[in-house]
Amino acid sequence: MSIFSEALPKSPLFAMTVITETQTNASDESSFPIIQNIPTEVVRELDGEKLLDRTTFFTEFSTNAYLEDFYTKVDDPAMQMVLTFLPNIVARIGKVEKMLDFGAGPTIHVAACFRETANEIHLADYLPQNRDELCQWVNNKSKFNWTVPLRMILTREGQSWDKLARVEQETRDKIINIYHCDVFSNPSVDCPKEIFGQFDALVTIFCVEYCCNTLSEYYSAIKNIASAVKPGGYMIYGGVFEETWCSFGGRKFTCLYITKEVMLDALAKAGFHVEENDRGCVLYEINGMFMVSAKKQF
Ligand SMILES: C[S@@+](CC[C@H](N)C(=O)[O-])C[C@H]1O[C@@H](n2cnc3c(N)ncnc32)[C@H](O)[C@@H]1O
Repeated sequence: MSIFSEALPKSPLFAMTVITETQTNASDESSFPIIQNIPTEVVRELDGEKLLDRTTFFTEFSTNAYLEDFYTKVDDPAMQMVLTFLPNIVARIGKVEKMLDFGAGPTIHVAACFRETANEIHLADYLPQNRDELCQWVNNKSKFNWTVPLRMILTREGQSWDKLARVEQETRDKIINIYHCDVFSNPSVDCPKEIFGQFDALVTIFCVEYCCNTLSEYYSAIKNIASAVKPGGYMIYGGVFEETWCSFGGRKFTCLYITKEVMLDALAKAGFHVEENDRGCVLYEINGMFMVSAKKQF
């Protein structure tokens, strides 16, 4: 089971060696950068099999299958990358007032990473079945067992696994609310007006490329997400470069093909830069997977 297609190399975690820190530059507003011979729209078929796209999310996105496939054993390299790098990025950013996990799905590992550094944790997802699962978890009624991912986080933090139960409770205590969000709307999050645009840190992982059908939609989605962040705040964005599909629960979904240049350009056009001398800014890239932390200009 993988968020990747078979085309990408699947290296084990210990093979992670490439770490890059980059300065972005905004390019010409009127065009996308360096797009030749790459798909600018989602690929809709794979070996004659129709890929599922966003129009089928409501019925085809199985919350339980997603959690089972990716967060039970956490053997997918993409999820391993997130759990490896996110605690580090959170430590680099330091204390924040409000953080938002945009497109959280049914997951709480991002929230758990921020439990000690954020005063307020806000969660948002597009699908009602995912928001229901988040509510269940907050109310201590979820059946899903988060032990493996949470142990990975504790390990990255250099803390004992004995703290597991405390991690869950501390995370719950910080969660303020769970909202509907949509990358195609502005405001993109149905939170109270006074807090939209006021998030100090926004995390969005494996979300945008799975919702967008074209690069034009991608650029506008990044802007819509970005507008939730306050000036001087951070956007922490994880995804996969140069990928055209992903699978889980026995189903294959479309994934918009993006390059590093496109991703950094979209961030720059939304006012975000990976600033060289800012400790909270970083770009990790490994085997086509990336996590970037970029700062919104004042
Ligand atoms: C692959 S899951 C990622 C979940 C989680 N962030 C993770 O890393 O496991 C993609 C998420 O995008 C959400 N999504 C789908 N369409 C969306 C839209 N138009 N706007 C925002 N999120 C959307 C889905 O509900 C789903 O939870």
